[in-house]
Amino acid sequence: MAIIVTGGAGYIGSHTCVELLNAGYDVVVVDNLSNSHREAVRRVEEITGRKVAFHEADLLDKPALERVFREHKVEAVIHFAALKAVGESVEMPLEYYWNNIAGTIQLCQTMRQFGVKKIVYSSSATVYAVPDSPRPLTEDSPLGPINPYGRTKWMGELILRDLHAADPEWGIAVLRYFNPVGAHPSGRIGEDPEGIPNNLMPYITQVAVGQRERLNVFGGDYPTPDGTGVRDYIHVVDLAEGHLKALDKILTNPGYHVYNLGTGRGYSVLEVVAAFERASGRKIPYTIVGRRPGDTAVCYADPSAARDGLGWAATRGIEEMCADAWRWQRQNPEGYGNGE
Ligand SMILES: NC(=O)c1ccc[n+]([C@@H]2O[C@H](COP(=O)([O-])OP(=O)(O)OC[C@H]3O[C@@H](n4cnc5c(N)ncnc54)[C@H](O)[C@@H]3O)[C@@H](O)[C@H]2O)c1
Ligand SMILES: CC(=O)N[C@H]1[C@@H](OP(=O)(O)OP(=O)(O)OC[C@H]2O[C@@H](n3ccc(=O)[nH]c3=O)[C@H](O)[C@@H]2O)O[C@H](CO)[C@H](O)[C@@H]1O
Repeated sequence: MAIIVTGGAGYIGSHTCVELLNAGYDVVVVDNLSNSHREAVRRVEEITGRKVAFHEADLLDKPALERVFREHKVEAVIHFAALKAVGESVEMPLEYYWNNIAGTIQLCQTMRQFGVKKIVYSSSATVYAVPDSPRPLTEDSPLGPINPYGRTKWMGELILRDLHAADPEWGIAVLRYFNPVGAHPSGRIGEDPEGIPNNLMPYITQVAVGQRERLNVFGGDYPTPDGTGVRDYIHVVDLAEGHLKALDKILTNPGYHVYNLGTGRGYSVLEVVAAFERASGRKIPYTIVGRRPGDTAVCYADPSAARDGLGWAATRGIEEMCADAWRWQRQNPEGYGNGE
């Protein structure tokens, strides 16, 4: 029996494939490579010494999807495939709704057609409404994403919830990730953003490797201890392990389950810079500039539901996140390169 991983060539997907293969699952990757490289899947095979069945296919291509389900005996799906750039989603809402929502619907229709009713879905802390005061977000905190990308993630959750209500045989785990960072400790796979990174950690690693001059810190006047934004960074390997626990859960307990995946501990931008400097031995020059529109002061998880419901907790700290992000960047200054 195999697990289909949509978006398995991407950042979080590739790390999850490693953990799945190491745990003995057969893995089938479906990815259109719109934001990733075939090379990532080759490196997953290299790290694990196991083969991945790779299908370059778009979730919007129904016949292609059916071929994949026909070819493999599929037990469950882990659904990462989505477009994820907040700014781009504001510019191109139709493309985002189409890709992320129509892609999810078509995937679920095909799953139902082939009698596969187990899915782990990538959601995000971005689905939560901004709290009035800093407090850990629980799964019951009010929702209210403020950009089209976030709304696609939320709508995906609603579709899956309704699907489960209509047919309780479905086993669904919605995972709301906080801020995934870091890389596999081998340094062979990691995050490879297109162009100028939007997110903090890849920007820092590119400064460290000399590709960018200095970091702009967005806002130094937040109501936080050092005035910079606080986030719940989580090591991508911890996150990948969370997917295996979620898979165990839905394979044994059908139902609709929602879990935050975070550490429960927030770090400010300047704390991340300091941790990265310690881990890399490189200085990260920075300038404090104005706030980025749409940013909040503080965002961190209450991860107790995942601990109680999945038996999962993040174990890797900020130093390890920085050390692993740095190893990946240092060994692959151009990411996966300009190849496939
Ligand atoms: N990285 C984060 O910070 C973060 C945080 C919260 C949630 N998420 C969610 O986690 C998931 C994975 O994120 P990631 O950081 O690994 O992103 P990523 O861009 O590295 O991976 C997504 C993969 O999906 C593929 N893809 C996109 N649309 C597709 C389609 N229609 N058909 C087939 N393949 C398609 C892309 O080529 C890419 O390989 C996404 O759903 C994202 O919304 C990510
Ligand atoms: C508005 C926005 O894009 N939100 C997305 C971003 O959230 P986040 O804003 O939580 O993540 P991020 O990595 O973009 O920023 C983390 C922190 O670093 C700060 N920062 C970031 C980059 C930089 O060059 N300088 C700097 O100071 C930023 O203001 C924030 O306080 O990423 C998340 C996943 O990881 C989700 O996808 C969010 O939807």
